[in-house]
Amino acid sequence: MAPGGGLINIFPLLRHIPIWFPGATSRKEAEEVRRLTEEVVRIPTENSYRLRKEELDGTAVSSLVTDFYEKKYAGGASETEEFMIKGVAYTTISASRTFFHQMVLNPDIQRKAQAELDRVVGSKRLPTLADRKSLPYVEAIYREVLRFKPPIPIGVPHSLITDDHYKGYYIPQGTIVFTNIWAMTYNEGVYPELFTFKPERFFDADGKLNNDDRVLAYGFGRSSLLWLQIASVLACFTIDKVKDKDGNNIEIDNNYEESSLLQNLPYPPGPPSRSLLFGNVADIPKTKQWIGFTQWREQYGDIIHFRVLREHMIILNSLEVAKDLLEKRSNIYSDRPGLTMIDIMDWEFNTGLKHYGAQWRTDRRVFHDLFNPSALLSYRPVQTEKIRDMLHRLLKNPEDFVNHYKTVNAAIIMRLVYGYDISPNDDYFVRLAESAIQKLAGSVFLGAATVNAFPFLRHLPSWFPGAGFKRYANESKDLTTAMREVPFAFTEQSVASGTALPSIVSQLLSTGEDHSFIKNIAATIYSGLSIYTTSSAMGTFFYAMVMHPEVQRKAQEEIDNVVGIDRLPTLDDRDSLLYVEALYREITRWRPTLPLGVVHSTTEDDTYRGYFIPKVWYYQTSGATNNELAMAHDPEQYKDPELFNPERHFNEDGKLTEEVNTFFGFGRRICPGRHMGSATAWLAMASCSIVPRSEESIRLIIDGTGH
Ligand code: HEM
Repeated sequence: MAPGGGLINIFPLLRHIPIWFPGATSRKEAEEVRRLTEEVVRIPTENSYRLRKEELDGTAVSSLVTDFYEKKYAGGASETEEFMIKGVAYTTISASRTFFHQMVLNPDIQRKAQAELDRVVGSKRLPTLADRKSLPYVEAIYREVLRFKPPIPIGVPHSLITDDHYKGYYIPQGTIVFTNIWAMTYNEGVYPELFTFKPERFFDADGKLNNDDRVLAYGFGRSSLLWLQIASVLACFTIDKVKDKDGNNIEIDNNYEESSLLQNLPYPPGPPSRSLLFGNVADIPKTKQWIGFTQWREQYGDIIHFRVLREHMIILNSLEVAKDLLEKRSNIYSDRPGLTMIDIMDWEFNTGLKHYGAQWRTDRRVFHDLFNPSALLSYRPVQTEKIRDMLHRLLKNPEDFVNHYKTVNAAIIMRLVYGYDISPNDDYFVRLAESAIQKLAGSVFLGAATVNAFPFLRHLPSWFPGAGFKRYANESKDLTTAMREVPFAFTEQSVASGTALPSIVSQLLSTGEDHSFIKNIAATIYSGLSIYTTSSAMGTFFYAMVMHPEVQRKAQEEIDNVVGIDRLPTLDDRDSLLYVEALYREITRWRPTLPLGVVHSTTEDDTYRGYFIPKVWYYQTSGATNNELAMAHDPEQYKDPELFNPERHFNEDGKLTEEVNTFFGFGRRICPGRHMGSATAWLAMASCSIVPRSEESIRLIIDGTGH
């Protein structure tokens, strides 16, 4: 469906252009798809054929596929047979799903069919195709399954081999003809009560099966395979609702009932899928995706869908959509895609990557206890001390300012979490976390994406050709283990020797918490978003202040007026420093730290504004990522969004506007460290004075502790 792909369909001559010819992209693409499609079919089937032939381990059993391949290799199978063997598999699976679902919902119909089977076939043998004519009610169920949800609703296209006329219209040779099977099955004149599953509709008034053979078209032929499957299952089993652990029926999920119909709704708008296997991989901007996705808003709107390999991605490009889905429907939008690569790299301990479930809830409760606004009061002395250390180092060695603002957050976190004071340069623990995080961030190469899409590949041995992802994961595992274990061991030993500084780990140890749980929580804070997000906001602050000295001067004037010149601001001053607050908000709006937020994943099918949003389905994940940049730079919300302008956060009467914060995410996954992150970033910003190198002046404040 690439632009070039359309041309080739219209001008088939183009297929003879060599692949290297300029502009022959769709040929290349088609060649690639052809090769891959062929392999997807060839490798498993050949393998099963080989096993059968050579009887290597006796695991292959005779099947339609092996029989077909035996015939093909003997040179006796036609193209039509090949097409059918692949088509039958899909259509039969789709129709079987409808059958099972309808049997659960309609126990009376099921009982009636079983009574017929008992009467005609008896209980001593299974039904066979020879019984088909004697089992009219089972036949009617089979027809109704195909009517109710035709496996191929738009039929298989036909092509006209000569010119034709029909009802006074001219239809030229070569016309492609689609049969809208859905319109036929959902024709109220022919089938009253369209949406009711009703096998009785196929009987005459005198109780005989009618001659309605429309179902031949609906069912892709008279499928004996599907009929036999229906009859055999009904003869052996009663299909019922699943029971919970107390033996009560779990009511059937209405979403499933809907989903079979919902799936006919379109996905939200987005770039057309370029390739059957790769989806839109080629369309995704290679760098700074958030900028590309924000530009796509003009073309596709504020909710965009595309596909990466087998994964559906939805980009939420406006505050309204993010709130509608991630907050108002947070019960189904709060999962994370469980990527296999994360699992085999041992990163699944991290709260931010965990599935939405009991374990994640327990973690969040602990985060709430540790980082709610009143708990934070006890962390203020450490925050203040470490920020003042940073100021001191900035004064002594301003050239190295990047290192200073980066390490201040690590210094705060390591002291609060483990009671450990890092060394200002190249600290071992900080380096350890950085290396582990780099490995995590680097796990986006093709091999890793492939194992995420096809998780069974995780079982390949690491020496296997192409299993580079496995070797990468093993290296990463060592770092992840060290990151969880080494700092924890430091605190454990300090507690044992009586030298421990108060910390989150020592506090949890004293309450008898499970050690593995403590390591997980501590490493989540130490390795995660806490350090790097705050540092990144600080980097934006330094940059903005050098670029906008007038803003800096205004903030300093406010500090001088409110705090005075003989002490540094503290967090207690925050409510009185309105301009500094507006400056902080503008930093977070202007260059959001995580411009694409963190991906959420759906646990149910959903519809929104007439579009279909699929639930996580086998290896397919529906990721909804909130494009913070698009929200923070929405021209309807912020005039001249690219402009750095703290004044925009004031009302006309000089009061701060109501805060619109997209910086910390949404819904049940919202950042649990937001109060802490905001306090550290604000205090660091309020304490610094950044002067362009061309200006000689420097402001020096010495506080009571000599800093
Ligand atoms: C300025 C600093 C920070 C920023 C900008 C930030 C931003 C974010 C964002 C955007 C998310 C994803 C929310 C979502 O999925 O919708 C998040 C999640 C998270 N953050 Fe923060 N964060 C900051 C500081 C912190 C701190 C200081 C901590 C720890 C004390 C922390 C711990 C976490 C955790 C554990 C999660 C995962 C939550 C979950 O999946 O349930 N963050 N953060």
